[in-house]
Amino acid sequence: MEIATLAKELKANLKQFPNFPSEGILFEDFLPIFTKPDLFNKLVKAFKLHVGDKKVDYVVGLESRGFLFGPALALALNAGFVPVRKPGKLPGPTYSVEFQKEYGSDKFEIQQDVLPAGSKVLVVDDILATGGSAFAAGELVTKSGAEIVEYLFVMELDFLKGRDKLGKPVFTLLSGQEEKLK
Ligand SMILES: O=P(O)(O)OC[C@H]1O[C@H](OP(=O)(O)OP(=O)(O)O)[C@H](O)[C@@H]1O
Ligand SMILES: Nc1ncnc2[nH]cnc12
Ligand SMILES: [Mg+2]
Repeated sequence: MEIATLAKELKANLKQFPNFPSEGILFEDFLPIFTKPDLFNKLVKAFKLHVGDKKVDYVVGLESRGFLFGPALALALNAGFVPVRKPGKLPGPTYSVEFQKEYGSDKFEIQQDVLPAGSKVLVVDDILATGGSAFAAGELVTKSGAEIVEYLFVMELDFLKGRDKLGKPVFTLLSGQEEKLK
């Protein structure tokens, strides 16, 4: 099956919630995908088709929603999985970075010495909104000495132009919001 066919079926299973978690935000809920193994399989398959034979050593997933499919994709690609976590969760020495996102500010951390220098990394998350989260995760990967091959997202909020921040190839599986909620 082609990526476009898989994407169409996945998109039909998303839910939208206006004004969540705050006024003016149209929240895209992708959790329904995980309630059906058939859809979950299609999600992983579509990303795997996109990655093709690019060399990937690690999938780096962003807490929390990047943890829902990052490890499954890593297994499918025969790559390792490395988490980027919210502050105070990872033991041992970490790199950390503060950032702004669509609805607030936050901090991310990665364990030092977990990504070998020069290793090839995919950064994955559910939504690319302002790009604040993904850019911060990318900084942590770069600080570790690893190399970002590409950023992968399930959906992108086009009107926020997050991809312009990232400076590396960006792939989003599903078309997203063209404009802000009115
Ligand atoms: O592009 P940005 O503006 O940075 O926004 C995108 C991020 O916001 C959401 O995570 P959030 O931190 O809200 O919560 P989560 O723990 O449910 O993933 C989403 O899962 C992305 O990680
Ligand atoms: N509109 C949105 N829907 C779901 N997750 C998000 N993360 C940031 N913006 C979001
Ligand atoms: Mg998130």
